[in-house]
Amino acid sequence: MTVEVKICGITDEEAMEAAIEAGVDHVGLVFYPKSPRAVTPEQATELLSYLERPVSRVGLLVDPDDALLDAVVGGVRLDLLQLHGNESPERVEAIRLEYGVPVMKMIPLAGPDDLAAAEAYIGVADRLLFDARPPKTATLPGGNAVSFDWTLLTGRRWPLPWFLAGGLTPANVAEAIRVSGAKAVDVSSGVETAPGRKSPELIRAFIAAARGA
Ligand SMILES: O=C(O)c1ccccc1N[C@@H]1O[C@H](COP(=O)(O)O)[C@@H](O)[C@H]1O
Repeated sequence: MTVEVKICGITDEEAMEAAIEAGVDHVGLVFYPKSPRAVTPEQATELLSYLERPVSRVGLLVDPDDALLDAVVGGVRLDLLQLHGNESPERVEAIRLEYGVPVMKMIPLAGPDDLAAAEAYIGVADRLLFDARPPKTATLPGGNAVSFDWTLLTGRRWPLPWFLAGGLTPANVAEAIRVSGAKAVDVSSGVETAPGRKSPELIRAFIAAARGA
């Protein structure tokens, strides 16, 4: 089984090229100003110009208003919108219909009860992404290098594709895939040397580890 890999929060050409050469499937650009990985639509377009082969281009937004969506979707050619805030099922459906771009909804997981929340997005989102619930002290809703109990997902079947995210690293991604059954994984902090500074070496190691799982 080949596991899809997404490298999120790319901010420089070197990281983009390392990801492409290592065989990445999805590249993520963060359009959330509070993130150390934030890019503008213009910066994103420049980064995406370094793609030497077709890969899926994912734009990450957090509770975006229409003005931000207009700027991002109008300014950058994207294949998937990752909604990483508290967007309701109604809002997810409205964004999907209005902007005509497939949508992936993040579901924060801390315990079994959180899984029920995911069901409300079946039929309105194209994909789900399971991430750890952010710590109370966190300033970001994701990208916190925090993982959750992967057994929450063990044996669960979903009628739509889903990503596993949260605290993944080259060292733990194979085990995370084995336990959760994930067919797609997403990483940001785990391939960085500091918040927002991607490491080409860690990107290569992560992709190799996920592929070998
Ligand atoms: O990466 C960010 O800066 C970010 C900001 C706001 C929301 C989500 C963000 N990242 C996403 O969070 C998860 C987990 O990241 P990590 O690997 O634990 O750092 C992942 O889906 C990122 O795309």
